[in-house]
Amino acid sequence: MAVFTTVTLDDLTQWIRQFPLGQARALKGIASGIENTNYFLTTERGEYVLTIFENLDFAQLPFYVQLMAHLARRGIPVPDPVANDQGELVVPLQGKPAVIVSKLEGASQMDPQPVHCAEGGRMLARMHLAGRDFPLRQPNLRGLDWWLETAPKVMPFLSAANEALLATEIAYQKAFADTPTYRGLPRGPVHADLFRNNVMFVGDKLTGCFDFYFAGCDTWLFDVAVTVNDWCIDQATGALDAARTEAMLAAYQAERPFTPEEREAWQPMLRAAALRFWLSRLYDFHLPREAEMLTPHDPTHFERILRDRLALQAPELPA
Ligand SMILES: Nc1ncnc2c1ncn2[C@@H]1O[C@H](COP(=O)(O)OP(=O)(O)O)[C@@H](O)[C@H]1O
Ligand SMILES: N[C@@H](CCOP(=O)(O)O)C(=O)O
Repeated sequence: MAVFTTVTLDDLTQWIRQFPLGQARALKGIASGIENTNYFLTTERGEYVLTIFENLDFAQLPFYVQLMAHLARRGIPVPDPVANDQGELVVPLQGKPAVIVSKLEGASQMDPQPVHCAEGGRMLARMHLAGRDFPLRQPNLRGLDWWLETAPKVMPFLSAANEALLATEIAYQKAFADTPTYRGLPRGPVHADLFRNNVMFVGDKLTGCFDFYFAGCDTWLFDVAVTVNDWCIDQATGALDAARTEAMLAAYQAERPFTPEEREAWQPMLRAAALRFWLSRLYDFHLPREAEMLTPHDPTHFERILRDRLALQAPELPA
């Protein structure tokens, strides 16, 4: 379930008048999702998604919502927020911030093949390029500072071996972040959570991506590593799958060639991307928030991925 705030069509009769969407015709709660309340909303003008934010407040939302609007204006297939008659994208509904965005066609491809990975890589590169002139700045709130702050909180729950793994990897990433190679990496707004469940396909054609609520400014290569670590692996072992990895990276490279610094940073970045989700899953597992809504994701999946990236040399980025 992911309808934490109940809204009825009647509740929307007055509220929706501020939007250029005509009358609301149908409202259907969306079962998946773990953070927010989502409804499919049909109005006289078409199909939309209504999101009511359960954990983010008004001050935290402009970066995410305006980034989506910016990317949509540049032709990237992302949910396009609808402005009300005051030009506002985020408006209160039942005392919580809410947005209406365009509905993407299709469904997630949960067993991505090279053709889907190529589509994902192409879109990711285009998204990075389209974000270059986005004027708002917000760091990746799940970046190095968060890792340094969060690791000590989960340490007491870990085995000695995992405690050592976490401590060593954090120290490695801290040192790596201080190198000229890292500082030379191209950066800008990144999605930072482009897992397969956040991308839609109709057949083999990518129709869009959503869930920008971990987005922030970080290295583009981190975004690539997060995506490869989810789409291009053997699910059981976490090992990279050569055909899918090559398809994704070649398609990315065709839109936005990798730099020499990115080639050097690839292996450390695959480790960083694994660490980021191992840590967040450990945190959600051992220290669930009061308002925790669903069963937390399995942290051991990303522990396996991290161990694999430490043990095996990843294929080089394409030239
Ligand atoms: N713009 C959209 N178009 C179509 N479906 C969407 C859109 N936004 C969300 N969804 C659907 O809603 C579900 C939950 O959205 P998600 O952003 O993952 O929620 P949460 O932030 O709560 O994790 C998605 O799995 C997808 O099926
Ligand atoms: N992709 C992350 C968790 C974020 O959840 P989402 O449903 O909002 O994408 C993970 O798998 O740990």
